[in-house]
Amino acid sequence: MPQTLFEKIWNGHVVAEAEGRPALIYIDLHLIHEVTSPQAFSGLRARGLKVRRPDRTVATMDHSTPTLPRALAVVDEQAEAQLRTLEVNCAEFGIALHGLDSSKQGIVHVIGPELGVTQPGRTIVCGDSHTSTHGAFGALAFGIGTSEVEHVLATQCLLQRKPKTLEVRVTGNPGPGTSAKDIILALIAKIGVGGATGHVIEYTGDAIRALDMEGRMTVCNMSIEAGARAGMIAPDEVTFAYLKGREHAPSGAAWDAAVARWRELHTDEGAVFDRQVTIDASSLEPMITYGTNPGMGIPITGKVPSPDEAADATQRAALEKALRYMDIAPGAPLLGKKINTVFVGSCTNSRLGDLRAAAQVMRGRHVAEGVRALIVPGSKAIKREAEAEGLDRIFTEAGAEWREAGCSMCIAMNGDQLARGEYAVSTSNRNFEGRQGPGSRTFLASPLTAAAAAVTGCITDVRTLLGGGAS
Ligand SMILES: CC(C)[C@H](C(=O)O)[C@@H](O)C(=O)O
Ligand code: SF4
Repeated sequence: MPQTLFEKIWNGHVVAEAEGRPALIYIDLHLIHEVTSPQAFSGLRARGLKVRRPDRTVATMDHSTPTLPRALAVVDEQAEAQLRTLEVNCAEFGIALHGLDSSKQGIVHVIGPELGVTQPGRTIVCGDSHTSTHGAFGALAFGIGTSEVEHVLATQCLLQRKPKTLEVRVTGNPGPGTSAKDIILALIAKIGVGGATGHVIEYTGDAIRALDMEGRMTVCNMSIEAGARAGMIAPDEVTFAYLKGREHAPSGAAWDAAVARWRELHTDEGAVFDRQVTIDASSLEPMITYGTNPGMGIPITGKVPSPDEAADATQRAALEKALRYMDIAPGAPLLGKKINTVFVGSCTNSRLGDLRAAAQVMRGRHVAEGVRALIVPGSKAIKREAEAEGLDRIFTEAGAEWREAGCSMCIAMNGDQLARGEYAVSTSNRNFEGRQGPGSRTFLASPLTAAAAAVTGCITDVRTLLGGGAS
């Protein structure tokens, strides 16, 4: 019987299954960070348990890590305690840790692929909602809660209800200034933040095939913001080329055997999804959000919706509340709106291609008067690569801050945050109330759009700065 990509991976990992009960599935890779692991390790210790497969568990420090030079103190006692606790736990339980001093440290969803531990066909979990990022490699990857982290540490298995499947088919060529981030923001604006609840999304179509691995990761990363359990993309030559030669990727004959297996990881002709959505990428513009959830997005030249047009009373109330928080007038365009800060970073958009995109706009220009721009690479490796090609110089000469790797201003638990009432254009994935600091206001957008705001000081259509057009 023809199967979807999801079904192939799911079926290959079910350890036990009983009618009406969640299935027990095997986990190939467990990623750990400092925020959601402490209680899980305490639980193990209290019960006298060991980690079942330390060799399939990889830890990093990212959320609470300062992005100023490492000599500086960690932001507060809680952050300090989280980092120390992770160190102690990894040492005691025999888990590889990429701590602040490691040359491989970075955001968990950035380093998994970089190290080559993120591989097609694997089941991957992490106590973190954006674990969906790893689905870009044709893995089944999703976030879990802290009690589940403990369960996976102890057993390498997880109880899961089988999700439904949703195909998101993206066709056509996106226009100039329009990137993977705009595709995913447009999808969430279309189906809403609950639009994919209970489903695993498989992204298909020529516009997805045309993306490089970084773009695919950006798309899969935000699947969770549409409510999806996971997002995935069938692996292809682009995937294999990215993985080849990575530290933990197979090599020699094992590589050839792996690629042969990975080539089977696609949705079969005739396999049926529970639902389907299509998007025409050629009709998209650069996107930006105006509200307080990632589904409140519009094309950059569009107008903020008016509560009068809301479909029902609930939506109307939500929109009114969001616009009040953002202090934005209904029905008005966002173009020209003054901003205070620009953040290029996060597990959505902190990879080399994202930094190159921002640099393309900032090269030879200067950050606008009174604006603060933070450029934060997703990992130490990306930082080195960016510096090797001079991107750091472009940013610092433009007056932007070039920081150490970490989650940074995506989540405001490491010292990087907005002041109350400030506006940021941010390449991260969440614009919730207070996400970038108490009272902070976030506009989500692509690295190109963020860089355009940095140099103009206001929300700007990056296409007006690109001249001959850009990717
Ligand atoms: C801290 C962590 C649990 C959280 C998540 O699960 O996503 C964070 O990464 C986020 O982006 O909000
Ligand atoms: S960069 Fe942001 S979204 Fe990603 S893991 Fe860190 S806090 Fe979560």
